[in-house]
Amino acid sequence: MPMTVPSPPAATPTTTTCRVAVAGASGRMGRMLIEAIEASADCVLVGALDIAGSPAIGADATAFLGRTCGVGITADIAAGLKNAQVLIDFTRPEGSMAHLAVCSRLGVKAVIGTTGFSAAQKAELAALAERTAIVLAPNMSVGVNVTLGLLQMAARALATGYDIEIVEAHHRHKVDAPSGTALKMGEVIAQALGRDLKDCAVYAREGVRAERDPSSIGFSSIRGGDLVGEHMVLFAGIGERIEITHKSSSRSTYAQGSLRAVRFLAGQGTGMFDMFDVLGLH
Ligand SMILES: NC(=O)C1=CN([C@@H]2O[C@H](COP(=O)(O)OP(=O)(O)OC[C@H]3O[C@@H](n4cnc5c(N)ncnc54)[C@H](OP(=O)(O)O)[C@@H]3O)[C@@H](O)[C@H]2O)C=CC1
Ligand SMILES: O=C(O)C1=N[C@H](C(=O)O)C[C@H](O)C1
Repeated sequence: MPMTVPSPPAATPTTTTCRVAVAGASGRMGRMLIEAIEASADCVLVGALDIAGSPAIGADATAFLGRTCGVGITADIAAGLKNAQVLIDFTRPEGSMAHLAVCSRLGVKAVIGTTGFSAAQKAELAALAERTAIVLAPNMSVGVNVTLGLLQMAARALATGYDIEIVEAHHRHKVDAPSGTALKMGEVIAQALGRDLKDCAVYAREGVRAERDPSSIGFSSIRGGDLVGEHMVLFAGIGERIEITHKSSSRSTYAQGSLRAVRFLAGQGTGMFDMFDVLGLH
């Protein structure tokens, strides 16, 4: 009987470690991201940035977890990025712009979750993406990005006879309104309908004495308590209405989505990408 030669043991898969820096390290998302990086098998925290004057400057980046990782929080952007391959930035538009200018100079890739960019700032980011690879998305959760796909389909199917309103609710500390996600939802819907959101968005109705323009897309923002983030898109017709809703109950979905974006960037040289690219949803 022929002997069966046992095949050699499969090579242990080598996990390449990605060296990550986090901007806004002491913020709500910054802390969530640091915790997710610490728990991941393939990412390591090598830098932590915060704004000059923040009480967090000088502290260990994992002090809030009761641990010490040896990475101090700094306001010196170049120092914070020195050992990093990718920066994850959830700060404010002016902060992200300053961080990205240094990233593009040093060849550090970036995942940007910050919302509230002006059109000029977005154009500037697109120019910086010619020198490094950037994932920019107002919402990193898988669920929201799948919801964007559902909205695209609903908008095409309900193109006439349905009034479209986007309602979002967030915690009391949020500074931008409407949320970046609500605006992205509006853009996706407007595009599916062959409209330009700039021409059909209605952000306020106080003092308006006229019936609803059927081609408009309305936005409403609620702020209160510790609401993580909720988005509801209403397609209101005669005799029926459709509501497509996404509710976040934890920021961990944003952090896990950001780490997927970090892994995606490992295979990119330069260019501007979004979560549809990361998740293969195009
Ligand atoms: N894309 C996504 O999936 C998500 C996006 N976001 C967006 O991320 C951003 C941050 O949200 P959140 O973590 O809740 O906010 P926080 O206010 O909790 O955190 C922001 C952090 O950035 C720092 N910061 C503020 N201004 C600057 C600046 N000019 N330069 C550098 N750092 C600065 C803050 O420091 P200090 O506290 O000292 O001011 C803080 O550490 C917002 O734009 C939010 O809309 C949030 C969740 C998910
Ligand atoms: O500020 C937040 O909290 C959030 N901001 C993002 C947005 O503006 O859409 C994403 C999420 O809704 C939470």
